[in-house]
Amino acid sequence: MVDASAQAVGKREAGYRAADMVADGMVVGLGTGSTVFFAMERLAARIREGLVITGIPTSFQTAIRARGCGIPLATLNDYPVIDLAIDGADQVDPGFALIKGRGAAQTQEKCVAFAAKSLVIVADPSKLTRKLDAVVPIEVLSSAYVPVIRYLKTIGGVPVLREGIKKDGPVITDNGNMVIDCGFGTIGDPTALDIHLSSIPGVVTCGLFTTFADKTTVVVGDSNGCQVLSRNGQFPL
Ligand SMILES: O=C[C@H](O)[C@H](O)[C@H](O)COP(=O)(O)O
Repeated sequence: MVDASAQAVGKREAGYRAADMVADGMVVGLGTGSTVFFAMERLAARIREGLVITGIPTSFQTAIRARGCGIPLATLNDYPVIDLAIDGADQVDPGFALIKGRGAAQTQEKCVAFAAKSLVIVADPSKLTRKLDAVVPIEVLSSAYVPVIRYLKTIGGVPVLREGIKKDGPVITDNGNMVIDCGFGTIGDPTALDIHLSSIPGVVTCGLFTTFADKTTVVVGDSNGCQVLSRNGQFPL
């Protein structure tokens, strides 16, 4: 059972530490979700003290929050090279393969991670796992969700079309597409599955992030503070 208030403290610790890694003048990728929210809170405080940055948001939610707290924004097309991106994750393994997309933002997050010189993943300990086994969110063209679901079943997946909350029918992403959450049990080879899913016609982006590990740092926060993890280094699990 996860203690929600302890989890929030950990998220704040991680978010604040990542925000303190940002230097003056940087172009900063702003991921999506509750942990990145704390990083933006800290960045906003630093901006009020004189820090100058340009933020590249990965979702409507992030753009709205960033505007609300005074973080200047631009687009990935304006700044195709990002100095540092801060993002959350749903699961992180010791080799820094990730599952992302609980908030259906994985497509823009993946574009920003690709463009970033370094990627800082902020997480609480509940996100760490020896083996990825969460459902993989898959953004899919609405015109092709049926054949994609059909195909996912043939490769052993358990796909479910994501439904909205406070909205009848399927979730529609910021990019106008649908999302399939697909279970695969324990994922033996995340890189192979990432490549496979990404190659299915109709799939826009899958939530497996397996190609950014070399430039990734993971910051894990809990009520005692933060640990900054290196790939295949000490993994507190
Ligand atoms: O689409 C959502 C993103 O991939 C989030 O970064 C991820 O789900 C983690 O979110 P949170 O920090 O709220 O747990």
